[in-house]
Amino acid sequence: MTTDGTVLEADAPLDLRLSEAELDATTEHLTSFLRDVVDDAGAEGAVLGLSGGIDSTTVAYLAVEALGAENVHGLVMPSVANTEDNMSDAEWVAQELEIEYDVVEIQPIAETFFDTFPEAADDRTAAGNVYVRIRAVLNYFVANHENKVVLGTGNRSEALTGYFTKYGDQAVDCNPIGNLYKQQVRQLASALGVPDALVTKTPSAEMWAGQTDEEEMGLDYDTLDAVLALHVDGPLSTAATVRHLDVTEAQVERVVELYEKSAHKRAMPPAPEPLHR
Ligand SMILES: Nc1ncnc2c1ncn2[C@@H]1O[C@H](COP(=O)(O)OP(=O)(O)OC[C@H]2O[C@@H]([n+]3cccc(C(=O)O)c3)[C@H](O)[C@@H]2O)[C@@H](O)[C@H]1O
Ligand SMILES: Nc1ncnc2c1ncn2[C@@H]1O[C@H](COP(=O)(O)OP(=O)(O)OP(=O)(O)O)[C@@H](O)[C@H]1O
Ligand SMILES: [Mg+2]
Repeated sequence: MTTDGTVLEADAPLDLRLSEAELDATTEHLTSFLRDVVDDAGAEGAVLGLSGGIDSTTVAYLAVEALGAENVHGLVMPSVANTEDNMSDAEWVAQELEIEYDVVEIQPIAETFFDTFPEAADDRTAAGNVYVRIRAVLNYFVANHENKVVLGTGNRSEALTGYFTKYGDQAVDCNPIGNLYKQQVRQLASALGVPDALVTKTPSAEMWAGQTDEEEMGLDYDTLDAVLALHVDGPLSTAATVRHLDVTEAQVERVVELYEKSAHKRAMPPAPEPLHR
């Protein structure tokens, strides 16, 4: 099956691209979703972290379309791992959309954590996750105070591979682009009018200097998305996926490994069955 439910012909090329009509329908669907989330929460708008990356930029554009600029609050939260270019792009997005935004330097906050466990501060993943979780705390600080919801920016490619920080960037109230593969987010961004320079930027969590998603995962997003769509979300076996796409068995196995190892991130924390009711 393909993402629209039709059966994939054995030799048909996989095309995750959305048509113009599908992009229009997607925008309508996601903005309506955002309005429902805010209304159902009895909230007065939404807050989100702005990184200058394509996921948060796309969600910011959608949120403004759905809720109005006056009801969206952006937080730009630099650490030493962020490039100036990304932080100035994040500010550009807020200014372009005419939303309220604050720049909150999180390095001093992170340093208090690092001082507590200096040995962990040298572990780049552990330390990087501290930045990510500090941003979650700040998002909720503002959301609580302003009666807003926190918007997630995770996409389907990240969700299925567990490429996010547990209770960090995943600690949100909703995920408007959570069912779009990364390449579809880029397409939607273009349709919403996001400048090409932001759409084509190399994706990075910026948990440490020089980090890139594709290098860390060991796969480029187009390959990852295709394997996810055909094999993890779709019906094709490993062998059929290898035949269908220009990928190796090892690449398919890598995607499956990321998916299986991250199952705990997509589930509620388990508790033992009750012994006595
Ligand atoms: N089987 C299991 N059952 C229950 N819990 C399990 C578990 N295995 C690990 N855990 C728990 O999960 C923790 C590890 O998960 P976590 O804390 O998330 O840490 P971890 O997955 O090691 O690191 C986060 C990953 O997401 C990437 N990331 C993060 C943030 C943003 C972005 C981005 O694209 O912008 C990417 C980051 O580059 C890194 O690769 C363990 O310390 C343990 O507490
Ligand atoms: N320095 C930052 N300031 C504010 N929010 C941030 C910052 N870094 C990350 N975030 C938040 O964490 C989210 C997850 O980061 P992620 O890198 O996956 O998305 P992105 O930067 O929007 O897009 P890309 O994956 O293409 O880099 C961001 O979308 C944003 O909401
Ligand atoms: Mg990023």
